Amino acid sequence: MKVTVVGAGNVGATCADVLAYREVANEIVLVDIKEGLAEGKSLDIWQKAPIDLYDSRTIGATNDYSKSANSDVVVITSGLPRKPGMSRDDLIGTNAGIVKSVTENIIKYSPRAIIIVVSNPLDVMTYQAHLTSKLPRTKVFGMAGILDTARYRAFLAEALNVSPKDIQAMLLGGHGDTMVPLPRYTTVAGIPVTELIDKDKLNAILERTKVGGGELVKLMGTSAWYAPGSAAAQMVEAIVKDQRRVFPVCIRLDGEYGIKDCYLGVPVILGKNGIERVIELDLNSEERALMESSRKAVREVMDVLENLG
Ligand SMILES: NC(=O)c1ccc[n+]([C@@H]2O[C@H](COP(=O)([O-])OP(=O)(O)OC[C@H]3O[C@@H](n4cnc5c(N)ncnc54)[C@H](O)[C@@H]3O)[C@@H](O)[C@H]2O)c1
Ligand SMILES: O=C(O)C[C@H](O)C(=O)O
Repeated sequence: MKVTVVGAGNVGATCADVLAYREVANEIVLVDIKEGLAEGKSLDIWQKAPIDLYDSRTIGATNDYSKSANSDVVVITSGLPRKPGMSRDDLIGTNAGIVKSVTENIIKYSPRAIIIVVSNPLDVMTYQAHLTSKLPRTKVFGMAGILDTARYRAFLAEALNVSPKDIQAMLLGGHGDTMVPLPRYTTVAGIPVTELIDKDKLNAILERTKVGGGELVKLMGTSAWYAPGSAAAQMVEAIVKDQRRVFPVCIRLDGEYGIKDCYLGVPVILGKNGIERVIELDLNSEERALMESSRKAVREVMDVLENLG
């Protein structure tokens, strides 16, 4: 199996490192526009192999997509991260052009690859990758839901003083402040979370989750990478190993949840063909209203992209 990660910055290099360490693919190619960066980081990851005991081969390339030829899965992390005071949507002007040119190169050399988009604004950059690649929605989709639910699960684990391994959760909607956490579908080893935590504490955790990315941007001056890189690698693993994992993933909705032509996070089954199935939950009226606000927010930015031409 061959996996390419475009963008050898914080998220891309972390993703490649996790893929190598977990031996998800035997060949992992890192591509970046910055001279020497991808070569250097892939060499560094390869030199860690004798210490951490893996044999996935990592290869770097400066803007040379021939090295990525015939990849099974490609992860796009290239693009600017936000700085304090910015929203993810503020990145659209620069990142749309980057994601477009990167997707053209990917498709040229790996026409059958499954593409996972990470660059922000996530939902709309996934749309951009679809517009450029013309791949069906089952083959081009975005990573955000695993990260957002991981934040929610981590906050809950801390509040309840239990292992994060035992927290299961689902979250819908766009990767922005209008994301839709679902306490109704949150359990601690099968126990409904609402039986273990009071309403006010749970609400505070939900609000913190919605702005979880911004919390890290404020702390670090740039956005997060360990959890995002691992989350993208987990999606690659589900595809490469045909695990049929159930994850929230950003996909174009074609009528599910009563929504059409909009990229939003929903639960899907991820396997060797990419998205094997979209799972439709029976939302209550409050959840449906939150989903509608999320749809509106993402649709506005999709319109901005369409007007960029
Ligand atoms: N979806 C999510 O949940 C999520 C999470 C974290 C970060 N992100 C997004 O991922 C992106 C990357 O974040 P980061 O922290 O790794 O940033 P970074 O600045 O560390 O890395 C980005 C890399 O992209 C490269 N690049 C720029 N233009 C390129 C091009 N045309 N071709 C190839 N490479 C190019 C840069 O040289 C840089 O090395 C940002 O847009 C960020 O907002 C998304
Ligand atoms: O917050 C950001 O800008 C990056 C990413 O979308 C995140 O949620 O960490």
